[in-house]
Amino acid sequence: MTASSMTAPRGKFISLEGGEGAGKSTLLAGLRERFAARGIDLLLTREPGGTDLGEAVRSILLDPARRGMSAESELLLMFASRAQLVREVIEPALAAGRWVLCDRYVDASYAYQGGGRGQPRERIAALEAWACAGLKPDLTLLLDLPVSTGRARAAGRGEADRIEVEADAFFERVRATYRELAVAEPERFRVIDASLAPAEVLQAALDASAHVFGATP
Ligand SMILES: Nc1ncnc2c1ncn2[C@@H]1O[C@H](COP(=O)(O)OP(=O)(O)O)[C@@H](O)[C@H]1O
Ligand SMILES: Cc1cn([C@H]2C[C@H](O)[C@@H](COP(=O)(O)OP(=O)(O)O)O2)c(=O)[nH]c1=O
Repeated sequence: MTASSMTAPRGKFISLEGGEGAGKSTLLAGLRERFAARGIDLLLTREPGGTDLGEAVRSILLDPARRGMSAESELLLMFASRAQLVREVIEPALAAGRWVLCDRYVDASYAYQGGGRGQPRERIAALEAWACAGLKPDLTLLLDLPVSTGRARAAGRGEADRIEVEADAFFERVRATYRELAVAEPERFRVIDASLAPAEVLQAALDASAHVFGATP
């Protein structure tokens, strides 16, 4: 361990959540620029994915040809990717004092595999306790948007992946579950109206991080 890593204060962990086409990638790019301008050493990553193993798992999870994947297999694969990401990328970065901004994290499993697929919440909580080793985001930004608006925004992106082909009712359950999670943990979550213009969404995210971390990047 170097002298600087021994003395660096632990970094902050921010996750971005929301339905399809909510504007996570757009917000991520805006935050990256603003954090860099403030000299914050930020690591960007995503789920499923973010490691060699995780990206391989992601391609299996999103492959539209794998229509026969069971809800149980899907849940376990999401957590296989996450267990690797936490250990290989997120924890070491935070320990070295870097900030981590992750495009989705464990809340997505409660929303999609829990709300969307009907997997029991206790089962997901048990996997979280095991795979995430107690790692929770310091701040979770939830981009909330009506399902129809998100789908219209995402429509131009080419072939839908294995999850995007689900019916509107699936994404309504995902949205409702995200909102329940936010109500249950108001200290960690900030809900942002994702129907606002991109600049307003970015400002809301910056205000949220200032509120939580005590500084506006
Ligand atoms: N606040 C916004 N208002 C209108 N359109 C947006 C907004 N944010 C993103 N978009 C557009 O919607 C589409 C999906 O946005 P993207 O950031 O890729 O979403 P996600 O990563 O959540 O799927 C893109 O074409 C993007 O330009
Ligand atoms: C992390 C995670 C993602 N997902 C899903 C959500 C997305 O449909 C897909 C890939 O995430 P993402 O790349 O964020 O997709 P998009 O940009 O289309 O919103 O994986 C889950 O179902 N469970 C999870 O735990």
